[in-house]
Amino acid sequence: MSPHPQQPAVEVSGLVKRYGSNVAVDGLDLTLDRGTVLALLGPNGAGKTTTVEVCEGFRAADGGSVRVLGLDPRRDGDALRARIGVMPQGGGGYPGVRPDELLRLVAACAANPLDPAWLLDVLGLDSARRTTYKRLSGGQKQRLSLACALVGRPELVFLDEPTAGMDPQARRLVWDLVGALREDGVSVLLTTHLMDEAEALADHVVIVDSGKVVAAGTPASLTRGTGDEQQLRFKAKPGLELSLLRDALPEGLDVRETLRGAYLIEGHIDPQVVSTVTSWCAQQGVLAEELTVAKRSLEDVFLDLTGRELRS
Ligand SMILES: Nc1ncnc2c1ncn2[C@@H]1O[C@H](COP(=O)(O)OP(=O)(O)OP(=O)(O)O)[C@@H](O)[C@H]1O
Repeated sequence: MSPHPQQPAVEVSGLVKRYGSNVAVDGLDLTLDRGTVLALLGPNGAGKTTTVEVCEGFRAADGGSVRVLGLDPRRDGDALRARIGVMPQGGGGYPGVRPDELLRLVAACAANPLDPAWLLDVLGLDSARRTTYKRLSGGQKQRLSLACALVGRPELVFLDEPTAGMDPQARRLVWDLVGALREDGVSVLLTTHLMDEAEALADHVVIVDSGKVVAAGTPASLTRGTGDEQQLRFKAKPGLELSLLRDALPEGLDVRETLRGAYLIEGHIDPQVVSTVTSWCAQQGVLAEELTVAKRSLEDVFLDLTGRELRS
């Protein structure tokens, strides 16, 4: 039990981190409340891993303040390491080690570890427990890395792209595990490029770009956006002439073909709009397939905020 349960699990204020002249993190603020899950989203190179590594105590900040479980991750690193779990990006095992050896080694450093054999079984690694690290699949390496992060019963876990390279079954397993950690009161800070992962797991989302926070809030508050804005999507043959549809619809709706044969109408979508669209399609002799009406997704919000161009 923490002596200061009211303190956030992680509190970052005005964090600055430079690599030479490159400002990787540029005055970033975030707060992870105890027993909650925070997802850090951002394009490649936005500064997510750097932020997480500063919180873990692996990198020194150039400015700002960072408190993790009420401690300074650089000064109080030894005390902190016993209480946190870290799943770094890209695994981290050495080539000849076997999963059961590595996990038992990590467990031996913890005061009250979970049973390594049980954890390997839960993570579907039982049959691979004697396989050398270099022969594990990418998804198995990821699961082993997660096991190492969890075996010490941490109060707080940092998961850097935890499901990268995993198949859908393994991804579901990790999602269930993160849900179970949260139920147990564990705090989780994760980075991800998967918007559905953030929507499914996170209580709070922080979107960063060029080292700065560009939006933060619950997934629902971020997607609620501009009031009653919704999206009507349908699929039909590519290249429909949309000008007549625009004329038939009320003003203020954005109508476009986003990808070949994928149509999007954004704005205030009411039953009359749906009726107009389906009637127009019927007049054109086309079937509107997969017609859906939904609010904007977190991915739409993300792309609006961070742009659609590729990052280097
Ligand atoms: N060790 C390092 N030395 C020099 N520059 C670095 C180092 N690590 C990261 N950077 C640079 O800092 C910036 C932020 O990188 P960081 O890895 O934190 O971003 P990220 O958001 O985690 O990206 P990704 O989604 O690709 O993992 C990038 O411009 C990157 O090239």
